[in-house]
Amino acid sequence: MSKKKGLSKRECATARSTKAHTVSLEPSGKATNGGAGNGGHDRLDRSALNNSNEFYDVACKVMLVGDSGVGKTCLLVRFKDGAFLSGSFISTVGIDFRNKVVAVDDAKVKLQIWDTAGQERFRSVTHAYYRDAHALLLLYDITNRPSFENIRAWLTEIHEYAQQNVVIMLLGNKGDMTAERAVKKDEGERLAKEYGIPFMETSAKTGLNVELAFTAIANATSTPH
Ligand SMILES: Nc1nc2c(ncn2[C@@H]2O[C@H](COP(=O)(O)OP(=O)(O)OP(=O)(O)O)[C@@H](O)[C@H]2O)c(=O)[nH]1
Repeated sequence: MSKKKGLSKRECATARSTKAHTVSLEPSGKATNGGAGNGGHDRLDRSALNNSNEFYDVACKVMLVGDSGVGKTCLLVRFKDGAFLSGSFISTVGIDFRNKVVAVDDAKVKLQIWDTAGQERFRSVTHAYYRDAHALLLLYDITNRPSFENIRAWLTEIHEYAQQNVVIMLLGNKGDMTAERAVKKDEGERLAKEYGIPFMETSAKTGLNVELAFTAIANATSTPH
């Protein structure tokens, strides 16, 4: 199996050159004609305007992948809204996304973050989205050993469907649940090292490293190399 380079820098779609600003996508996943509807922002010199009226220079597609229940939706909600979805677990059906603009140096990077369903029955839906992804956050749950053991299978799938130069980061989520830990931190580190990708433990509950993970992705995908 060929190994990916971790966080190799990759240029995303600039706001001027892609449909990212002429066709914008509502959080519901519906496509709208943002260029015309927003008063022709595609004519702006440098930045484009997303649906929440924030300017951005570069747009990047990020996908959250990993087994069902590892915390993909919660990680996204923590990053986007600063909240934690506790209580009963509702599995994602198909795919959904949220946008968030982050600052990288003096540029504004719009992350379009796709939350995929971890359940096997939705796998073919996920496959269709890999091709357009600039970055992938691959999650396991540190309290769920099988979710860690499945990471190799996820990486095989990623290598099959995603672009050659996609940025990948491995995240051991639920880092707050140390009493129930089933995967040692150094096991995560070793696996990531084997594949040449960066690794960190996160917690959607406490916010541990959540901002850091997304900012690192924005940084890696938006800076030309
Ligand atoms: N303690 C703790 N619980 C978490 C964390 N992240 C998620 N959870 C819980 O884990 C369960 C599953 O979280 P989800 O975010 O829905 O998982 P998912 O990966 O999106 O699952 P699918 O949509 O089925 O793929 C929920 O009950 C969450 O409250 C975390 O960092 N810490």
